[in-house]
Amino acid sequence: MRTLITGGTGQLGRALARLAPAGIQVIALGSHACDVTDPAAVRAAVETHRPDLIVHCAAMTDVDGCERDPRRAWQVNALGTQHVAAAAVEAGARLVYISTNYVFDGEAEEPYHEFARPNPISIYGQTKLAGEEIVRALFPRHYIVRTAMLYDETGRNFVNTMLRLACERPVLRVVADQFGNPTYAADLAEAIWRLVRYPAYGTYHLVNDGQASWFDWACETLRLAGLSTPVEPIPASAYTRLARPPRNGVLASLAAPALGITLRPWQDALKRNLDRRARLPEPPGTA
Ligand SMILES: NC(=O)C1=CN([C@@H]2O[C@H](COP(=O)(O)OP(=O)(O)OC[C@H]3O[C@@H](n4cnc5c(N)ncnc54)[C@H](OP(=O)(O)O)[C@@H]3O)[C@@H](O)[C@H]2O)C=CC1
Ligand SMILES: Cc1cn([C@H]2C[C@H](O)[C@@H](COP(=O)(O)OP(=O)(O)O[C@H]3O[C@@H](C)C(=O)[C@@H](O)[C@H]3O)O2)c(=O)[nH]c1=O
Repeated sequence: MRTLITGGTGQLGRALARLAPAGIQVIALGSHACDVTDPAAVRAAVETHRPDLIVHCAAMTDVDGCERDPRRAWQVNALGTQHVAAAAVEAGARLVYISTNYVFDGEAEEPYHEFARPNPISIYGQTKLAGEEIVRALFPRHYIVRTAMLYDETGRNFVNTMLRLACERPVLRVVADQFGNPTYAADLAEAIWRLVRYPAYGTYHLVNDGQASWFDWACETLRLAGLSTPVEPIPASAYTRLARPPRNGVLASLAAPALGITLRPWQDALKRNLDRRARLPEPPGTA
């Protein structure tokens, strides 16, 4: 099986390439090699590599940036997905589209399962939901995978921000009344590779088990990293940012366990992530 990954230079794209099962050839392309806003570039990439499967990870993931530049967000997240889905149709390739918990408004009291009604409250969430709708309309052989609070050893993510700020600030003030599922990119990548073994097309919530506020997540990160910087809980109203994340951004899954796909608790995954980065070589110039 030949798999083309858009957003191949991002956290999830890299994890998918690193963890591809034996026998699967992976072509992972970043925005320079395949800009999804350019339909000719997408078509050329698909014609050149002739994939059986496309995993569409590329997105504008700067959530506040999407509020600042909505036009760009619609171009990358919605129109870009339209180009990728059209190319998948033409090539007869199956398609995995990666979506987000930010498609929900967070007003529910319970975690959101796959059949809950989306109602995004940010430009990022709106543009990602539009991507989902395009995929559903254009192509039946799709998997829509919603995930949340993604992190990897490298890249722009909350864990790396907290580890950096813990060394720079005397105290961290972190939002304690917004919730989600911190999800390790490596665990998500393995779950996606398991999912595509089945022709069970549809929508899946794939997140590490359990839920956490940003505050819970920061405390556990610092505890596991052995950092003693105090962490103070604050309400979201005391943290200024352009986008409003859902209060309850917690995902639950009905569909994935039915295929035997479950992910470990988020605390275990975070521990694994921090252990793994301790074993990675220091990047040059950090000594
Ligand atoms: N990060 C998170 O917390 C979550 C992410 N998601 C979704 O998961 C997916 C993967 O996210 P993640 O790995 O964290 O993303 P990253 O921010 O780590 O990487 C984004 C990727 O998208 C690529 N990209 C951006 N613009 C374009 C473009 N115009 N054309 C082609 N590629 C482009 C980037 O390429 P380059 O570097 O070359 O510019 C990069 O490879 C996304 O669809 C995101 O919406 C869902 C829930 C949570
Ligand atoms: C730096 C900092 C952050 N925070 C909290 C509040 C703030 O809303 C949140 C911001 O972290 P992030 O920038 O990682 O948040 P954000 O970019 O909103 O993260 C989202 O990214 C997109 C792509 C998704 O799909 C979502 O699932 C989610 O992971 O962290 C604090 O409370 N104190 C701090 O000092």
